[in-house]
Amino acid sequence: MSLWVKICGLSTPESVETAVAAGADALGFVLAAGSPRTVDAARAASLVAVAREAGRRAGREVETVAVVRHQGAEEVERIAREAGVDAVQLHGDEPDADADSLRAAGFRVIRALSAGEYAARRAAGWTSADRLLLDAAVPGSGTRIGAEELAEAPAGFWILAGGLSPANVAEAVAALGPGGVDVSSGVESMRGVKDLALIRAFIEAARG
Ligand SMILES: O=C(O)c1ccccc1N[C@@H]1O[C@H](COP(=O)(O)O)[C@@H](O)[C@H]1O
Repeated sequence: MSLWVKICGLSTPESVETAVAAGADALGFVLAAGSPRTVDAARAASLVAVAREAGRRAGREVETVAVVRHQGAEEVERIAREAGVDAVQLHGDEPDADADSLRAAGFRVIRALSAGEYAARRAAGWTSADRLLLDAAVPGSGTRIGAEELAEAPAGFWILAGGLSPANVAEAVAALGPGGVDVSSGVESMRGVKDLALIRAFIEAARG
């Protein structure tokens, strides 16, 4: 099966068009405060419309994802509805009940955890109905997860994030065996500014 690829932190129509044309499965819009990639819900809605149209032209569905952090379930549901996304990516200390209520509200949920958080939860018998994304401790920082931090890779489909780039994604996938990858910093020319050639190169290298 083809590797699932998400390009995150998109904030311009050109970067959305490029990611879809290059074959991205999912696009992330940062609705968490304090990131150089943050967009408001209205801006995200206009980018979601661009993604839908680009997906229609490409003859496939492209998943749109609101990336949130430390926001309550009600607030997340409100902004995700306004943005019109398919999924939410919970990147903070959200309780499982928030994921449950967002799923019940009709959103697909991606649970983002650091490798350390995942190891602790796994040891305590935690399981989740949602897709799991493993990231570095500081999301969006371009820092990689080392194989030593990930003593046991999750069973089943999971998404690797954190410091991936066109230069290292193939090796990271071969080493850790995720079903999907997610990137933000590694396809930027400077923090918060996506580089269209790097987006294309990342998707090609990930699937290559
Ligand atoms: O990208 C951000 O600024 C961000 C802010 C808040 C929560 C998550 C964020 N990004 C996520 O971080 C990972 C990896 O990013 P990187 O490739 O290391 O820069 C990815 O899952 C993004 O969705």
